[in-house]
Amino acid sequence: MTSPSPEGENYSLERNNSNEAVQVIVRCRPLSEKEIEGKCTSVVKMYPSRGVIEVENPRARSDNEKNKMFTYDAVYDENSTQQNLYDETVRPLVASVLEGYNGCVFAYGQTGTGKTYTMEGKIGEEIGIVPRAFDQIWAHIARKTGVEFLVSVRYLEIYMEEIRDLLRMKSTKSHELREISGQGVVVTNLHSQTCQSARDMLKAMTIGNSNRTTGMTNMNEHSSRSHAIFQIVIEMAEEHSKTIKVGKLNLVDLAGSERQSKTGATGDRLKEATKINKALSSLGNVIYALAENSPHIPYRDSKLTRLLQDSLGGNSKTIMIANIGPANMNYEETIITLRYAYRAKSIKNSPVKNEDIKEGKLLLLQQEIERLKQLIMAKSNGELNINEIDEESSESEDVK
Ligand SMILES: Nc1ncnc2c1ncn2[C@@H]1O[C@H](COP(=O)(O)OP(=O)(O)OP(=O)(O)O)[C@@H](O)[C@H]1O
Repeated sequence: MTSPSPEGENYSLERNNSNEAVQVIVRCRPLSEKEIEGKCTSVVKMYPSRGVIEVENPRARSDNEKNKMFTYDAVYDENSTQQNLYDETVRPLVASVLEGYNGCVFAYGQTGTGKTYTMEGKIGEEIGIVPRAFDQIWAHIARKTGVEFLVSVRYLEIYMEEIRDLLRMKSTKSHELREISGQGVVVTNLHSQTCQSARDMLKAMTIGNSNRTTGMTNMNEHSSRSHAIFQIVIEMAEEHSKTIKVGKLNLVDLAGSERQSKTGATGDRLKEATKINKALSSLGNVIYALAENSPHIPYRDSKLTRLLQDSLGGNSKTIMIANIGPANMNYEETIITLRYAYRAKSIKNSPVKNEDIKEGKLLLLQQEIERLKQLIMAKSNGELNINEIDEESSESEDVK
């Protein structure tokens, strides 16, 4: 590849380590076998030490049109490992969640560029961000003494603008979005699974994934046709303390943006693609409005943007991972993704530690244990019938 032309589109930003800016990283996957067989060439060159990407325009008519350069918080090339990406970018965010912050990692990109690979990965050394976060959380819990933890997970997908509970597919309950003061936008009737280990979380992830809507397109054999959000809630109470800290982590694998002409979508696939693209363009509009400091941010235009409201411009530390492919045939899509991601870079969030939330589930459980202890003591002193304990004690797993 030639060196960048000075007239090329040179986007550049200082590496911004402020807690408040959305951190944007770009990852490029290797050429796929299909692309190699189809004699595609790579038009992407990355300079990880500088966070720079250079993209060569395969249809450039003059030197001026030849290369475009972009700078991000970090870039990961085809040789990057899941471990490096996690340790350098996501590990610090999960550490903040364990201190009581909200965190969000979301993967964006054209279909077939590696969003699911990055978030979920493959069993073994190639496990992705989500299972690595499980390990980090439980390693922290094992080390920490004098603190009680209550960890629960929820897993949902937005398919054709409908919310589905991936952990309770048979449930007939409807899932609405409600804005609750101090909690942001929450989904009603979503099953919340309490977990005791990384293994429990992995089990929930696996069950949810098997329920996720996927399909085959020209671009990807196992294309995710929905936006999936895996939510981890960690409640932490120091011994003898009435206060509680709550960290929430949203791990989001978006459905891929796609062009009908390339994916060959017809029928149901086309209907899905239309909805997917609509939600992604709402996300783009929100990012654009935030980047422009617009007085109106159109969060209400889609369920996806309402659910990501806190993550974009709100109370959260957020990492956006823009996935791209290196092939010349995807040049236009790659540039669209890079511009989208570049805009997200100027979004400012205002994360605050979620402390002193006295209604935390963990605190309620502690109070419940205390109450039951007293009832049992009363019973052993002959003051109470044991049936009264059952009547008074109730705990629902559904989050209202
Ligand atoms: N960094 C990478 N290294 C090796 N293989 C990769 C990498 N990224 C993606 N792949 C492979 O590329 C293919 C497509 O990846 P993946 O399914 O994750 O794409 P996607 O962006 O989630 O697609 P969609 O939007 O259609 O769901 C998979 O076979 C995956 O294993």
